Amino acid sequence: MTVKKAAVHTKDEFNSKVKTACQEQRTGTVGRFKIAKVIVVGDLAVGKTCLINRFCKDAFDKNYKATIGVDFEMERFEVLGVPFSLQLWDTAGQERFKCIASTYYRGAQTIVIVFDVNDVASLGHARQWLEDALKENDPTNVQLFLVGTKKDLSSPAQYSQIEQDAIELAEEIKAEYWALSSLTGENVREFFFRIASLAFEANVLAELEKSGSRHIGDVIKINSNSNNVYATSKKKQSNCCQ
Ligand SMILES: Nc1nc2c(ncn2[C@@H]2O[C@H](COP(=O)(O)OP(=O)(O)OP(=O)(O)O)[C@@H](O)[C@H]2O)c(=O)[nH]1
Ligand SMILES: [Mg+2]
Repeated sequence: MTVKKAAVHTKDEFNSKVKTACQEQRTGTVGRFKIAKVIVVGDLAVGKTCLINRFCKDAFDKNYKATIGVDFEMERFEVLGVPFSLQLWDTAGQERFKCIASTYYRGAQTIVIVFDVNDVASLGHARQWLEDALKENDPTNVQLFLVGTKKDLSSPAQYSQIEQDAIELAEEIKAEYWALSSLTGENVREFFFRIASLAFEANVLAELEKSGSRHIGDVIKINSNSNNVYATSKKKQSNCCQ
């Protein structure tokens, strides 16, 4: 399958540490106030807004209305029983709005680079979009997706030609490749579920790492036998309380 072939994060399953942490409700801040920021970039009219609208509103508009600057949508999920939200930033592809849009790139956990599978030039520009988005983000900390839209408009023969190039690029930039259609809805839900799952997993793993040997959710007990703050600070002042 295309998706699998191009997937760099070839994972069918959640990381077992993540699964256990969710079962034991040890996901720390994830599930309480964790929101992952997703930015969607790419040439004008490739279908970024339609993609977000298909998923968030189950709507499709045939008429092109350029995004001016940015728009955003929040979408709430539940992953492995834990609430998790995505903040989806839809940016403008038009050159004249690019500089407003790029001010919103910072702090992205996921970068989605969109191209039109019927427009080779838009795939050619993907690298530039990525470069611009990475200027504002830590490249080691983001998940990348390369997404071909408007699959409904291409014949299988046309599609397989551009697919080769898209897969090659995806492998090179370490992105996961998806092809979909906002008109028919093909692969749209699956794609956003995938973003949510990978972002969630990365967040939980980061929480687990941050907590080190201590388990997230563990309570630190202070009791009368402990060498507690009160005793220690007193000790510093005088030797009378040992
Ligand atoms: N057939 C077909 N048309 C699509 C699809 N997705 C988008 N379109 C059409 O492509 C045009 C541009 O779509 P938008 O989603 O507005 O493009 P955009 O990338 O947001 O453009 P900017 O906001 O200017 O950057 C519109 O006329 C859409 O109806 C699709 O999957 N299939
Ligand atoms: Mg738009």
